[in-house]
Amino acid sequence: MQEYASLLTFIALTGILAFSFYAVLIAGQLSLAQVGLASLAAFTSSLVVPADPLFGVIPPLIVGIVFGMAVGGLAAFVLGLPVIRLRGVFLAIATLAFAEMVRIFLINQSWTNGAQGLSFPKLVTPAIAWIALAVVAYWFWRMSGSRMGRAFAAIREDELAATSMGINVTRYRMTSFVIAGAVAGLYGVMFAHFTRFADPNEFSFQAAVDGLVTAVVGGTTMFLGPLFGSVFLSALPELQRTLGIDAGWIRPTISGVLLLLVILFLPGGLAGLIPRRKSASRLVEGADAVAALPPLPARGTGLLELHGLGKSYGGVRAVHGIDLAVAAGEVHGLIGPNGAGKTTLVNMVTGVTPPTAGTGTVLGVTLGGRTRAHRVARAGVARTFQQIKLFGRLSALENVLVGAYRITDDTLLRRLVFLPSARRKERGARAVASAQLVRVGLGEKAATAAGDLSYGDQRRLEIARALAAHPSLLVLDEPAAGMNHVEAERLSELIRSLAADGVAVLIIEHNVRMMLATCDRITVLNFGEVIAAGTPTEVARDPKVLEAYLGSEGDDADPAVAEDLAEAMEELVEVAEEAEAEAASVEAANTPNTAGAGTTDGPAEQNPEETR
Ligand SMILES: Nc1ncnc2c1ncn2[C@@H]1O[C@H](COP(=O)(O)OP(=O)(O)OP(=O)(O)O)[C@@H](O)[C@H]1O
Repeated sequence: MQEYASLLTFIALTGILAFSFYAVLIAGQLSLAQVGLASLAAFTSSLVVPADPLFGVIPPLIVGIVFGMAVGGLAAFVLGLPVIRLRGVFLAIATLAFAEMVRIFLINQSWTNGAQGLSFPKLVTPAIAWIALAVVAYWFWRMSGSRMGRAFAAIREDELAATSMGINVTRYRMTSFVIAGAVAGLYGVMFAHFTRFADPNEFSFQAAVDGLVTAVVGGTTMFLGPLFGSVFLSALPELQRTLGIDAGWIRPTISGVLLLLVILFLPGGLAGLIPRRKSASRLVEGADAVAALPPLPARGTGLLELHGLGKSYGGVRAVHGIDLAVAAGEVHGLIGPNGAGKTTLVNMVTGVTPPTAGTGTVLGVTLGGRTRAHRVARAGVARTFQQIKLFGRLSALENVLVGAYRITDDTLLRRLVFLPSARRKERGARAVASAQLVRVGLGEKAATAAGDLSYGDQRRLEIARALAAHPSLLVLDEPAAGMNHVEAERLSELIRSLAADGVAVLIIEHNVRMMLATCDRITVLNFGEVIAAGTPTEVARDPKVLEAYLGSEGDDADPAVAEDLAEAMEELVEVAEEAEAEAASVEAANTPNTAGAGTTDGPAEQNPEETR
């Protein structure tokens, strides 16, 4: 019986250690510092844990746990300051070095008794260990459905897309580091007070690998993962004993093979075998939540202004001397041959790439300097990407919910105590996301994983995700790529309806016909510079545009190609004239109703946090 009590406690303790790894893995980080943090917490707690209850009421173990978690969290924060920007294997190596440093430091201290180890009072029972594990699992369960949990998942799936939704990636990565440190501290204190004896060598590289394997085998995309991993791997030696196979190499071998199998065939770990609840991705009706969104800037308000903006990469001048202005309710097109600098320009506008020349402001945020993409996004700019950047393992609705990050509040604390307002807020966010998913025609596919959607659907999903941010300026980078004629036409209608709602749209697209029919104004780039700008008709008539697309001065060009292109351009002028005439007649019909639906005459929307 005693043996089983011990096994049960070890399962719980290993589960807690695995949760500490899980806490960083859910944000896409690989940290091996956890055992170092755990031993730091365990040994320092020996200095403060009293023999009797503190003030006569607080049990010594609680004092140790609170202290150990604080030490773990604080040490993780200090470690995070220099390493938080490292990625992948570099972060793993830096954190492993930290764990080794801690081990060597503790071995050389007299108060830890060095390698001989230190005795601890036995304060942890199996029940206490399982209660601690349940509390930790509860935290991660409630976190997974909150805005914070979604932000972690988004960072894990695609950092650039996450930051473009307004998520401060560095801050969240640090938060996950600190949470992981606190959980590691909890593990360290409980481990020492269960085994009654610990020496710094027990918190070695091998222990770090064990914890990591447990977390990864269990699964890193669902909160039950670490528990599964722990039950499975801790029970292995017991199974061995029951079967009478007593060889030390079996457990490491099996866990190694399992790790390999999980990485190759089961990216979600053992927990990934549990079917996901469809209800988590069910559409929610909620016209009131959509109606309660803040008003967009009044039509015609200047949202984007660029003066002489430029970007050089070493000797390569990707973009040079761009002057551009976009107002609320306007669809502004950017066209030009491959390599003209269009994507570089929108990357500067969205804060992804800092300019190297000129000035620019977007929704009150100055481009360059310390401005990052998440600040621009929070001011009201949402975007899609030339190379689709969805959160592949999340459902379509979950993707769009991340898009709604900017307009939703964090619900974690409320969710922890099951406050009804948490449900209400989550429902509101879901309603906004559902409305956008339906708007782009993907209502039926809400529960499908983004990675399983067709190419055209993925493009539409990216647009829905951007729209969920309720943006004042929507930046679309080649949204019609891979779409057929009918789909492109529908997209064009969607863009026009957004503009009618008062959204400004900056769009890059190679489908010139669609651009002429959709845009109010078009800027043409070639070799990083503006070569033409104006209404679709003006641009279509400009010979410089034809030359740019021809790729050479007319004389040198193949006459057949030149003739084809000239013909195409003539056709395009017709398309542009038709589109302009249509727009003029719609405007005339709407004249008494000057402001478009959904617009207001209020001041331009700005996020006070971002304009400080
Ligand atoms: N990170 C980089 N380092 C060096 N050069 C770059 C970088 N990014 C872009 N460039 C260069 O800047 C120029 C403009 O590229 P950009 O991708 O902005 O063009 P584009 O108009 O979007 O092209 P496409 O239509 O093919 O997407 C190209 O010559 C490209 O090689």
